[in-house]
Amino acid sequence: MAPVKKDKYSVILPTFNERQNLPIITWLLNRTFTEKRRVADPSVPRSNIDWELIIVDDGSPDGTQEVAKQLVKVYSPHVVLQTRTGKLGLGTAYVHGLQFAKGNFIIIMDAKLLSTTADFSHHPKFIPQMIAKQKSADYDIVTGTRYAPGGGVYGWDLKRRMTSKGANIFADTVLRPGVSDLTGSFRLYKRAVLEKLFESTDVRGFSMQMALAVTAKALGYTIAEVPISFVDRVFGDSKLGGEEVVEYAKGVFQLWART
Ligand SMILES: Nc1nc2c(ncn2[C@@H]2O[C@H](COP(=O)(O)OP(=O)(O)O[C@H]3O[C@H](CO)[C@@H](O)[C@H](O)[C@@H]3O)[C@@H](O)[C@H]2O)c(=O)[nH]1
Repeated sequence: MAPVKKDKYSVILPTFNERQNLPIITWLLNRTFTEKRRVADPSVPRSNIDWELIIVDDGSPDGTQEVAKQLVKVYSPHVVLQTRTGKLGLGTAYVHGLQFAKGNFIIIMDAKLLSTTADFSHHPKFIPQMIAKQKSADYDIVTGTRYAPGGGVYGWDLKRRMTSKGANIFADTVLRPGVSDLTGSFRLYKRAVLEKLFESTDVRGFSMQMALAVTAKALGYTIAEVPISFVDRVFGDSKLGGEEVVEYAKGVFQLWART
């Protein structure tokens, strides 16, 4: 009998000015994947999960790369740094990171920290639940959702809350994809599925998360959801502006026209 190939999880983490956030998120990821004790979901032993973190930094002027180089040494061989010159955007950073990933599962997430209590927008503590969910019915994608029962958003002002919720309601009304958090970017993908999705859509801007989910549905991939509590960042700024909102609206209509 052929030996069963062990799963490997590659976390792709795009960074731009995340010097303060990076060490803590790396520490939490290491703990999530390697800690002996079982927590959160007892069906997921965390002690024997093969993992790597691929940091894709776009020449952050705040010294993120110097911090990342130290992390590469400390967490060897689990942490890899890939750099690009100049800020080339979140979407192309995922595509770039995927080229270096060795895992058969890919997790994409943001590096955003709330406070010294280490409460993240995308907290690694949800990863074991995402893995368990994927395994429960061999789902192609598991997406963290802020907008299903059990999920939530904390720390956003009314304007940002309405922008995010409004973006989701708008896309849901036009596209009917059956995914409650279309703009969320904390997701686990089967590697082959993510490769296929990158081939199938050229959207790389703010509407990329939505385009990936809608395209996945159109291609017949299965998507499950895990509720996450999303806590706003304290260190660093969101790069979301008016331009991204307009681009998103255009993206919804382009997808509508195609599907
Ligand atoms: N390498 C690289 N990383 C980037 C770039 N821009 C942002 N990042 C990194 O990408 C992550 C998210 O960036 P934010 O600027 O904090 O994102 P946001 O505007 O709040 O948008 C996030 O949330 C949206 C939903 O609320 C998502 O739709 C969006 O994809 C993203 O995850 C962070 O880890 C940040 O450092 C870039 O040009 N290059």
